[in-house]
This record gives sequence, C-alpha cells and structure tokens, in this order.
Amino acid sequence: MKKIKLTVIPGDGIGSEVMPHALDILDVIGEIHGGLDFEYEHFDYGCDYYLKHGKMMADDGMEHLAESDSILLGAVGDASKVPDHISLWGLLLKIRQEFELAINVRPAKVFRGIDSPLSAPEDFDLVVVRENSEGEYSSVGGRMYRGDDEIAIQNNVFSKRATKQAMEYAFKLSAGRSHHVTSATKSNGIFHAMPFWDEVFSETSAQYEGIRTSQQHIDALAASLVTHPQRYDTIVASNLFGDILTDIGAAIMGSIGIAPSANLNLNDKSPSMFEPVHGSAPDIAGRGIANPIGQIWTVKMLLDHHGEEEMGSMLLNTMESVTADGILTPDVGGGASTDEVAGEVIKRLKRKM
Ligand SMILES: NC(=O)C1=CN([C@@H]2O[C@H](COP(=O)(O)OP(=O)(O)OC[C@H]3O[C@@H](n4cnc5c(N)ncnc54)[C@H](O)[C@@H]3O)[C@@H](O)[C@H]2O)C=CC1
Ligand SMILES: CC(=O)C(=O)O
Ligand SMILES: [K+]
Ligand SMILES: [Mn+2]
Repeated sequence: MKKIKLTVIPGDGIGSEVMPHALDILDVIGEIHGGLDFEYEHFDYGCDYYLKHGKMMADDGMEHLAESDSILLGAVGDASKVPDHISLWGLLLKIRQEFELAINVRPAKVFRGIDSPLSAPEDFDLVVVRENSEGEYSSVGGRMYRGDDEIAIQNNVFSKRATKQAMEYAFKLSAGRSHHVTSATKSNGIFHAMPFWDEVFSETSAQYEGIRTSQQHIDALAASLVTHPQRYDTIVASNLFGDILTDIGAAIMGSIGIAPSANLNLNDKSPSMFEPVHGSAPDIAGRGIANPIGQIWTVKMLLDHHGEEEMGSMLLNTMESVTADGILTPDVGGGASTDEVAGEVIKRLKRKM
C-alpha cells in the first residue's frame, strides 16, 4: 500500500467549505486505485487562530508541515479580522518561502459546460509558470517618516538562480505540451529587473531546441490573453505578473473558482503545496455556494505530483463530465451548491469502483 501523508490547512472563508470535498475525493480515489492511501493531519491555522494566539501558525508549525509528503491549502485571509499582509505573510507566503516552493504552476483551459465570458472563445489550454519565491513579493524595504513626508520603499528581488529555475521549468513543461514558451516581461518600464529577466530568458531558451519562444510586455500580454488565449501554451512570469495573469486566466475560463495551483519544491527538501488560485471569498463565505472545482482540481495536480497521473486524468475527466452536464455553482451560471457539485463528482467517481 502506497501511503501519502498530507497536511491539510483549510484556512479562512470558503477554504473550509471546499476543502472537505477535496478530502472525500482523495478517499474515493484511494479506494478506486486499491493500493493508495491518504493520511491527513489537520491544522486550524488562519485568521481565527491569529485572534486566539496572536500568530497565524504555531511556533513549531513549519516542523509539523515539513513531515508531510504534501500540503493541501484552501485560502488564507480575512481582512475583517487580520490585515491581509499580516495573514498572508504569516502563513501562505511563509510556507512558500521557507519551503522554497520556487515554482507555482497554474493551468487554465476551456472546461466543457462552463461558459467563458468571451463571446467566442477558441479552444485554449495553457499553463502559467509563476516564479514563486522572490520578485515583487519580497519583504525587503521599509517605511520612514510619518505624515505627509512618509516614504515606503519596496525592493524587488530577482536572482539569476530563481529566475532561471522558473524559466527552465517552463521550457521542460512546454516540451510535453505544445512547445511554445512566452515570457511575460516589462523591460520597457522596469529599468533593471526586467532587462535582466529578458537576458536570462534568451540565455535559457538557447538551451532548449525545438521550443518556440515569444516575449510580450505584461500589459499587452494581459490584453491578448483575454482576446486570444488560444495563442498561449506555457507562460513564464515573475511572482506578481504571474499572480495577475492567472486570475485573468481563471476569469476567461469562466470563474476564479475553477483554477488550481501547485506550489512546487524542486530540491526535495520540503513538501510541495496545492491550493486553488482563489482566496477566501468573504463576499460569499458561509452561503454554501463556493465553486469546489478549483480545490478539486488541486487534488488532480497533487495526484500527478505523486506519480498517479492515471488517477489524476480520471478525476479531471469526471469533473469535466459534471460541468458538461450543467451541474454548476452560481459563479459559472448554475444553481447548484458546493455540496451538490462536489457530491456529483464523488457519485460519478464511485461508479468507477
Ligand atoms: N492564496 C490565497 O490564499 C489567497 C488569499 N487571498 C485573500 O483572500 C481574501 C479575499 O481576497 P479577494 O481579493 O476578494 O479574492 P478572492 O479570490 O477571495 O475573491 C475574488 C472574487 O471571486 C469570487 N470567488 C473566489 N473564489 C470563488 C469560488 N471558489 N467560487 C465562487 N466564487 C469565488 C469571490 O466571491 C470574489 O467575488 C483576502 O484576504 C486576500 O488576501 C487572495 C488571493 C489568494
Ligand atoms: C496571494 C495571491 O493572490 C496568490 O498567491 O495568488
Ligand atoms: K488559495
Ligand atoms: Mn492571486
């Protein structure tokens, strides 16, 4: 029996509404597989934990997480309780940085049965490789003076190592896809970091034959992702650009509630982390209508990561059969609840047992 040890952090808002379904689905997958077992350790880290303990996770939290094979996360953040920069840096970004989850892989594609807001979307199936450890998401900088003289300085950090690593990952990923990598740049406006980014991109591309490359400034790329998503296969982007592009990618799929992400550790020193692209959605939390597809799709990515691609494909096809039959939450135009959509996925999976 292959055992996969997972730590589970549902987090805030709709995180705790979508997570139980992901675990139910993992259990069913384990049964279908026959030789696969998931063990869970649950953590109640999040903004309520902060209100009780004055921190987003226990002092020995990272040590506990480090013992697992992978981490499943829902969403972090509830600005009504804790300022977002405190909650995210105390949990989500802490895990990403301390576990060196250097790459954030975020796919987007046309899902049968889910209408894109584009009037005539052509078939698209793309993936964004987001540098996940530095860039614009850095804690370097500070604030000085107060009042009208106040100054805030935020330093962007671009190391050759992390930049190249993200680009190499994108090229390798694209080799198994449509052999096309697009670099998201802004070297016309960002004077130092982005010309550096472009140089590392051309240096990296020289190592990979047979892969077509493009580069586009982030503003034009954002626009063209909306008008021509079918032009893209693999996009490599800095931390902030990748963050924004993947919300756009989610929007052209039909909803941010669908999109998944894999935060990958590449040096085998720490577990990787799987979470939907969306946040805690306080505007719909507690109503039972959060789309569970994004969180369920993270289960597919987790299965792929642990070498269970066959199970992963089966899950993705089952999810798509549910959306294709119009069983949808309100964010994608349906009338079903979170439980109904997830329940239908589980029902159809169980038919395969
Ligand atoms: N990785 C993470 O854990 C992230 C956390 N956040 C945090 O989440 C909180 C809310 O942030 P927002 O900017 O509002 O982004 P958000 O992604 O939580 O919500 C944006 C919009 O999308 C909708 N939405 C999101 N997920 C959905 C789902 N599964 N089903 C249906 N509709 C869904 C929401 O209702 C909202 O209208 C903040 O505290 C923020 O810092 C935001 C993004 C990522
Ligand atoms: C924080 C955030 O929005 C993200 O990592 O996607
Ligand atoms: K999330
Ligand atoms: Mn985001």
